[in-house]
Amino acid sequence: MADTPIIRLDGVQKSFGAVRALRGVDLECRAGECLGLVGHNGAGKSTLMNLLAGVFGAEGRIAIDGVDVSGRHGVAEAQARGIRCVFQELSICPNLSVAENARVFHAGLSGFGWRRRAGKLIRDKLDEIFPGHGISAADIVGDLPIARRQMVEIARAFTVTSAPVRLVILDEPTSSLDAHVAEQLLAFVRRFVAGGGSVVLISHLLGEILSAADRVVVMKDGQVVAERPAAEFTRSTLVAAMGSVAAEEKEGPAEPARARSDAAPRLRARPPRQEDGRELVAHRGEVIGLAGLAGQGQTAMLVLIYGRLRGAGKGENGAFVAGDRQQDGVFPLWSIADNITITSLKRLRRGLMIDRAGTRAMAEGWRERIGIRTPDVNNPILSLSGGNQQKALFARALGSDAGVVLMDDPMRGVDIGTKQEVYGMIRAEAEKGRTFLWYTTEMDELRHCDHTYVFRDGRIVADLARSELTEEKVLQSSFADAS
Ligand SMILES: Nc1ncnc2c1ncn2[C@@H]1O[C@H](COP(=O)(O)OP(=O)(O)OP(=O)(O)O)[C@@H](O)[C@H]1O
Repeated sequence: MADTPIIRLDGVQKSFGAVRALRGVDLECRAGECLGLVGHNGAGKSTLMNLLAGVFGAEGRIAIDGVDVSGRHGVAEAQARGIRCVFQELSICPNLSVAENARVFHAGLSGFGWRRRAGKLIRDKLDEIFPGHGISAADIVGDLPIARRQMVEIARAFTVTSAPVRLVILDEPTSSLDAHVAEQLLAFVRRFVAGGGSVVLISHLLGEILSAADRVVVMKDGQVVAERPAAEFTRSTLVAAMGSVAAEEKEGPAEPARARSDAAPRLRARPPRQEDGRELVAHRGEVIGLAGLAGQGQTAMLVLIYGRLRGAGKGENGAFVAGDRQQDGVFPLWSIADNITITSLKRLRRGLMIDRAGTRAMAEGWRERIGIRTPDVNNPILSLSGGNQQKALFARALGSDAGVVLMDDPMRGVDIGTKQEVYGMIRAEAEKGRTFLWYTTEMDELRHCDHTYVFRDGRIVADLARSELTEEKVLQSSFADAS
């Protein structure tokens, strides 16, 4: 039947120990629609997607194409039926090439010339979704910046060999893509859906949901709390449906522009490839933005400065909030509390021992302040949802006594309510004299910066005070060499 949903869930429940991640969810995905899924960090979105993709089972009923598969739905079953998933924590193998990763996905690509065929398969899909992507099939995935890894993973999910592609679940697919590439993806999603495909799109960027989705499902604390056609939501009704505690983002500059201090800068740094005299300058109490398309040398600049601060020994000290939490962020085998307190151990030392009660108290304090959703801070860090892991990384940096905080696209996967709170904390900490260097792929976040440096091709190509900042200026210098 044409109207039968591809997949339908009835009264689905899932618990992890004491945490009830899903408390009776009904959901269906139909052919030819993009279903938007939103909700706070820890609402249960990824758990629900893992269930659709057959990664783990749950109580309740699951039907695919109208056939009840409860209790026997698994990854192989989902794949055979054309259900694919692009997970938040990327799953491509870092030590294999782009083509080899495509082959891993399609076991049927074997025999003579498989590498060439796998390479063509993934290259054609990258060309289709992300024209001008600059990725070669022979590139080793681990050498690619995170944005390109994310593009490979997305393209791979849409490649077709003998197995069909009917429903693709995208869990925060644009989190490390810049606005230009994110737009390419959303345009492709619309084409895919118009051609009869189906997409579930999870995103904390509500503009994306409203522009790409046909229908929106809002989750809160493991339940679906609203479900309507996207056209019936506005940004503010969507925020309200999510039960977000924070007010909606204001338009225009978040703060009035301040004149730059005449005092000696706290730090100066020049990108290695910079040939003109330009350099990044940061004073005490400033929030400095690093902008431009993804992967234009911004992360390298932060790493360089961080290395220099660490190498300097005494005096200035830096804390780093990693955007690529899988690779540089969380200590996966440690508890939430240990992950938060690792950079504050000096303060938590009692003689030769670490004060366990102090460690716990510090972590508990941050759990309250930043809303990390866990029943116990001694639980493993990987028991947290993606956005809550990212909050723990913020707590680690803000809770340290570092004078300079370097942030590498740090809001990846953080929900809208928490973002507002963190913006406020950054401002308050800057007022106390801390300096923030903040690389962001979200144009809106630059409004929180006193000064923005736009990067292109490893160089600073524009330097904009808050009063001069406009989206056009950032875009213009991102694409054309304005130096
Ligand atoms: N493997 C696990 N072990 C223990 N708890 C888990 C596990 N996976 C998820 N949870 C818990 O289940 C709840 C739902 O998590 P889920 O990842 O589905 O949230 P989410 O809506 O995707 O959040 P985010 O927006 O941060 O990605 C959270 O409270 C989380 O801590």
